Amino acid sequence: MILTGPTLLFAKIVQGKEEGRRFYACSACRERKDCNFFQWEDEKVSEARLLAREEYNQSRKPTFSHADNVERYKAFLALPLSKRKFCRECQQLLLPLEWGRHSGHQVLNDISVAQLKRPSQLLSPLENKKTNAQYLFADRSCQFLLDLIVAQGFRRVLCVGTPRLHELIKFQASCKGEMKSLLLDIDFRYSQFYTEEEFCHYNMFNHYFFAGEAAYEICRKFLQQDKGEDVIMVADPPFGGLVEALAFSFKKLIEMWRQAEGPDDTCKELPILWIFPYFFESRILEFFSHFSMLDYQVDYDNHALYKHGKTGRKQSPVRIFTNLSPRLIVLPTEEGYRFCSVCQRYVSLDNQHCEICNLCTSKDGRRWTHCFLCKKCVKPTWVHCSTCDKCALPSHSCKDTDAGCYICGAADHKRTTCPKLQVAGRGYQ
Ligand SMILES: C[S@@+](CC[C@H](N)C(=O)[O-])C[C@H]1O[C@@H](n2cnc3c(N)ncnc32)[C@H](O)[C@@H]1O
Ligand SMILES: [Zn+2]
Ligand SMILES: [Zn+2]
Ligand SMILES: [Zn+2]
Ligand SMILES: [Zn+2]
Ligand SMILES: [Zn+2]
Repeated sequence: MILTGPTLLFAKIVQGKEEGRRFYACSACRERKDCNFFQWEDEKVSEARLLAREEYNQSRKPTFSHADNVERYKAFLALPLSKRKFCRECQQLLLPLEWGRHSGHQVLNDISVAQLKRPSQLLSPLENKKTNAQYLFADRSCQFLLDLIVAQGFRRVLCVGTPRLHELIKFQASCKGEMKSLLLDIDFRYSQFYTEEEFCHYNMFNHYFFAGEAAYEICRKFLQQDKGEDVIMVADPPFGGLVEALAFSFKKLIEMWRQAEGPDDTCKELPILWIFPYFFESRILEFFSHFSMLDYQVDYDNHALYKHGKTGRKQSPVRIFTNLSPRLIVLPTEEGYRFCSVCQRYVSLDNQHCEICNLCTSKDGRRWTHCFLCKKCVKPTWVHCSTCDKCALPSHSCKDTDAGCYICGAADHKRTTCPKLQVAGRGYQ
């Protein structure tokens, strides 16, 4: 057991086939410097190594427990403004007795109640690309999500890796006492701002609750309250995340919710908004075949590339996958969406309805064109190549495996971004 809960069993896939020895690695950390856990599947581990591993784990455990942090928060709130300090280096609220230990550190003073209510702005985003990739919603996208949730009549939101949505709900909707939110996230810093009823330290790659049974029960009760009615789950996982591992955890959360349902309701499913890049569509549909991808482009504050297209920058590739009926989800016309009466859903303005495919076919918001030879719509920059017998970028090298993906053969991505570069099996330690 390591700090992020049980490990996953990985295998290297080369050209669609499993190759070499399988190994256990951390489910949350994709880089060795973040977590040094590595073990071959068939390896015997010495006592000394087990001890060293235990020592390493202890050294990385947070100083305060969640319960400590709840008490500390109360004490912090009781302080006058002039004594409320936050250490930026340690990412920690400071009580007066601790100031000495942080002398020389960069410290923020006069932390207001408003700042405490927006921890995602106080904490610096963890930007380690592969592990945390804490890309925070731009206000416009966050408000869109909340408006959508309110319009659909939900009253409880399970926020999985969406701290900014969680805080917006608490900030806006809860003043009227009409909306509750529970945050599940691996970022333990949030335990400084929320009680155990509001935040569970959770790993969404292996459905692991760090605080054990008690936290599991909090989540179960939250999902099952009012017979599981009026609750929705919103997840925004790091994009380097393994789709299969995420689907496994989301299915566990669905099961947790389903236990509240009577026998007649077995076909009903926990409503979900899963936020993820459009090029993972086929991968997500492998696990949730009834999900639809919405055209809405989710924008982030701290991601230069994933910002709204209308400003001339690159358009965000991030979309919402959902089991709600797309027909009912109104996308804002002022941001460039329209309703397609044939498809019965809102689409990007440039996503033209193709008469031959009988669909609004664009995935990336640009206007796609129909290729009669491929019998489908393709990206506007692609042309049909008679050598390859398919559409591709004009600059592609014909029949050259380097041009496409070495793993699955697809032409639209390289090996490093292949959605199939994934877990081959799952094991627990
Ligand atoms: C792409 S960000 C999404 C943040 C969201 N856009 C927001 O503004 O609220 C990913 C989030 O998932 C969390 N996260 C990363 N790895 C995780 C894991 N293994 N289990 C649970 N949460 C994780 C990060 O701490 C971060 O809050
Ligand atoms: Zn400090
Ligand atoms: Zn259409
Ligand atoms: Zn078409
Ligand atoms: Zn073609
Ligand atoms: Zn070609």
